[in-house]
Amino acid sequence: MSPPQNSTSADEALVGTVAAPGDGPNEFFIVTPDEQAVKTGEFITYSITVEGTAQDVLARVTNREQARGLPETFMADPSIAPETVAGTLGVPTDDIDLYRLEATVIGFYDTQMQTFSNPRQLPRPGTQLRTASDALLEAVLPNLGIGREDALTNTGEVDVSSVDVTERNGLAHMGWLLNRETNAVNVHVPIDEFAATHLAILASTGSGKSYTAGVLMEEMMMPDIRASLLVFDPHGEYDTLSEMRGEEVFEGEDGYRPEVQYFNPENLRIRISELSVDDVMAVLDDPSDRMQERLAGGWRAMQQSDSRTWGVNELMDAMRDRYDDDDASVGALEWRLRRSIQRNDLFTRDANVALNELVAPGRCTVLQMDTLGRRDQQMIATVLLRRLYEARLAAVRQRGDDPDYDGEIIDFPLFSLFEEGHRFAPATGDAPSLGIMRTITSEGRKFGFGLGIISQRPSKIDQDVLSQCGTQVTMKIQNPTDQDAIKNSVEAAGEDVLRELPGLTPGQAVVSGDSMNTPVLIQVRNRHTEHGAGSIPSTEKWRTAHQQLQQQPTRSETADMGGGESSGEEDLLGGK
Ligand SMILES: Nc1ncnc2c1ncn2[C@@H]1O[C@H](COP(=O)(O)OP(=O)(O)OP(=O)(O)O)[C@@H](O)[C@H]1O
Repeated sequence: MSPPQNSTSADEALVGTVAAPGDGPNEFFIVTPDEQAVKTGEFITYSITVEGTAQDVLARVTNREQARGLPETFMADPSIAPETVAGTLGVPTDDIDLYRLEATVIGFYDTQMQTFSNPRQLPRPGTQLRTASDALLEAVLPNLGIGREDALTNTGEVDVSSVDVTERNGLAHMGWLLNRETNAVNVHVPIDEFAATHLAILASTGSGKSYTAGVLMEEMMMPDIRASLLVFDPHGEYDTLSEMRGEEVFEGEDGYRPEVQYFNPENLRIRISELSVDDVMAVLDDPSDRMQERLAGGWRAMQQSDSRTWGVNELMDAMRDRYDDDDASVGALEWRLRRSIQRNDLFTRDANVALNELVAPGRCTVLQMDTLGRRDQQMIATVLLRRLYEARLAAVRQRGDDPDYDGEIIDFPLFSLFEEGHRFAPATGDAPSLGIMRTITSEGRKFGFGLGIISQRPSKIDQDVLSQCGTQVTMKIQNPTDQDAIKNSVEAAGEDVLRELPGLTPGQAVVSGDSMNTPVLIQVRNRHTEHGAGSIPSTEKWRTAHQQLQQQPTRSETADMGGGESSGEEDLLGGK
């Protein structure tokens, strides 16, 4: 028999013994006298032999209940301790408490498959169980792709727990395993994984979504990563990210410092020729079928023209050329187009943000859209995502080599984060941005374009978009409809994980999906930069605002309507 793949280390305390098989095919019961050591969610191990090799199988404790304790009658009088009652009656209390735990088999870490393999064999009753070592958990819980070569020790043993994960590239340190001491089992998630197959951060309001997104963005802007990030921020929650430039942890040996830039509605403009006819339909007031047909004809004509700098006037001319001068639908369209496009500062004939101004490696661009209406926010997202996607497509398909190609090209992968994700990809379908978000979440992996969707209402996000988010960070969620949405769209969310969600406190999260080998409950680490979206302390603000009011002259004093030295009040009352 070969030596065990994952040798037992000193911190693997013995916790109990297998009592019997459980209800499901992967479940078993354990009896343990020690109620302190093993909590629900704890990872425990036992040894089995698979094809001649001893393997440490990991299991998760899913339930804990008392199997034996002092009789309830001993607790009938709250003023007398149950132990005193037991002592009086001569009942021994040592080791009286016995707990029955239920555990689910996760599997042993297979260095060939680089993930867990289920042995499909429950431990025999009487098998001893230990808590899994911190080092083993750090190496195998996230999907770090640790192979046999990585795990070979000096003595020729394969020991996954010997791998120092902090020396591996491309990882984001999100926090630590909640069941263990602070920093005992750090959880590092592979950035390549969630940047390729998308990310969802879901939680009720105030549970720590934007804080966690901030942690991930910090990790992505570290000197060994230097990502290109674009944040769609409808609430202006990320204005503190610029502090990254002053923090030592973000400085590279070559002088690198993350670049953080903010765009606001004054410098965010959409060139009209970048819109598709569907985008325009989405902002027009309820256009009739005939109007839509007229507009599509005019739009096609403009797109076939050489010019890319045209506005509503040129579009109207094109429609009048094609249809009668006195066509009623064209007339009605003119009014709508002038109101929704021409008079909206967002749309221009020529100004356009150059994509290379917007995105670059080592640059985090935050689009602060808090003063814009929902439709305008969606329009910006639609047009920018479409341009960025086409530019990535052009790079991957090597269109730059084609002398006839005069479009934009972006040579590096992109990651774009959406606060209020349900606003840009709503389940109702009512957003021009939904189409491009569906395209990117289903195809973006091939073109190096990842999306991160943050939302407090998972049930309001388009299910196609949500189910394509391969990595999920789920925090406290109490609303049953939102819990159902997670159950339906998050493949990795097992029952035991879903059960945890209502009880989580801010900063606690379940991380699951492609970036993990099994879902884990973590405490998200502290931010290096300030958090920019804390709640406003109302009582303090009321107090100071009231104080300021008291110090101001009274309303009657300031409301002098011009009657010499008299107060307005006196004037109104017809006084002096
Ligand atoms: N990991 C953490 N460590 C310390 N504090 C945290 C952590 N996560 C969240 N918090 C605190 O919890 C509060 C709420 O966090 P956050 O603003 O991220 O919530 P949210 O879910 O984004 O809320 P909203 O939906 O209102 O935007 C913040 O004041 C933040 O300081």
